[in-house]
Amino acid sequence: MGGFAGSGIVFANGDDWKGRRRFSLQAMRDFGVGKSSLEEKILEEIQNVADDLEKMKGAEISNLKEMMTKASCNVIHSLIFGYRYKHDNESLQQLIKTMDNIFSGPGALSASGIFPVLNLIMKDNLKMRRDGFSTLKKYIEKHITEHRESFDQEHIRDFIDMYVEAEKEESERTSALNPAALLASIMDLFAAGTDTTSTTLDWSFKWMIQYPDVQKRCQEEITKVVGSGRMVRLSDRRHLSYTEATLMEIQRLSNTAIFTIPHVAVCDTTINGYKIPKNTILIPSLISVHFDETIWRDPKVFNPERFLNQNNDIINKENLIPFSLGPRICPGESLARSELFLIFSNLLHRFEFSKVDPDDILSFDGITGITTTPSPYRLKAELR
Ligand code: HEM
Repeated sequence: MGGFAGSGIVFANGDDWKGRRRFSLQAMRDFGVGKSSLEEKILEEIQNVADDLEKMKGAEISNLKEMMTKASCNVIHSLIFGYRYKHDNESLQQLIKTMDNIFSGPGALSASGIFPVLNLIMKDNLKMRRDGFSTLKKYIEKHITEHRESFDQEHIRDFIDMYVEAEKEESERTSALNPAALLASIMDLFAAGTDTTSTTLDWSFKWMIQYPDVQKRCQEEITKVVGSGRMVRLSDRRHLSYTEATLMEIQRLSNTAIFTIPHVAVCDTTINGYKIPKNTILIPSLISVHFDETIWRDPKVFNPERFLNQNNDIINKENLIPFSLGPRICPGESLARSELFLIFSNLLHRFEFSKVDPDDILSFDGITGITTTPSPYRLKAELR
């Protein structure tokens, strides 16, 4: 999710939105989304997370989310800014703290976002989020200035260079691509691409320690398909149906994004018999689809097999919509799904995750800010 600087992608409409969204999707493709170069970047991050986990030597871990955010932040950081950070780098820690300040607390999608008057009684969260935005803005501005100074048309390094180049081309010089939109689009992509992915991963391992049998079945499948001598690759995905179904079930039940970003009706219409006048703000509820008893049998039960048929083929895909639907569907879906699959399967391949104390009781009620995160929990990771 994003929608932060006003004139980027998330809160833009019409031609401006179209232009920036098209540009961003193209730029993400050019810089590796769907290509092996991106896979290599993600695998490098996994290696670093695995090193962090290994250093814990089976001791209690209570900051798994932070480890995951380092990985997801670095992937999007290298697409946009052209480089990654070592996991113990001070600037990376600061960046993650900033993102956390933006995303924790009641968000743009919760009651106070829709009824801003509630912000008056939630001043601390609002201040934290504003400070977070202003820090992130300064960070991005610094990089844009440096990119403009060292820009070389013959050597396009990343998203920012691509945008600067597009701005220069007469034919592209529209209100869609301009300096303010560059800043806002980067804010959107960066913010939307980091926390959503790491929160989903945080949920994933919570579900795995709650359901060790499911974890074991994923591990057996991965070992059978991949062996023990190499990492899991995207090309293995179609042979890892049970692992894929497990990730789908995790997304169905976790609902990292409970709602979509607010949409506006572009004309008078009718939905399920309700008249919706033009310009009405609509906020579709994704969680209501994922818990709909007319679609899912026992919707509250964790059961990856609901996504598999007898031949072990994936089914029921169309009813799972964690990235929303339609023209404003999440443009980061492909990137996010690659990250989720590679990080989840490779970490399960290498480690056994479990509760610190078998008597630990875990709650699966989420805490809703802009995204919905799992309540704090602890786990341990031991080499398999
Ligand atoms: C598990 C990870 C993710 C989830 C669950 C997720 C979910 C969503 C959802 C539900 C929306 C709202 C769609 C709507 O309003 O109908 C959205 C929008 C958006 N997402 Fe994601 N997202 C994820 C990862 C990413 C990544 C990795 C990126 C960037 C590379 C990204 C960039 C965006 C942007 C820019 C929008 C606004 C699109 C627009 O308004 O046209 N997201 N996302």
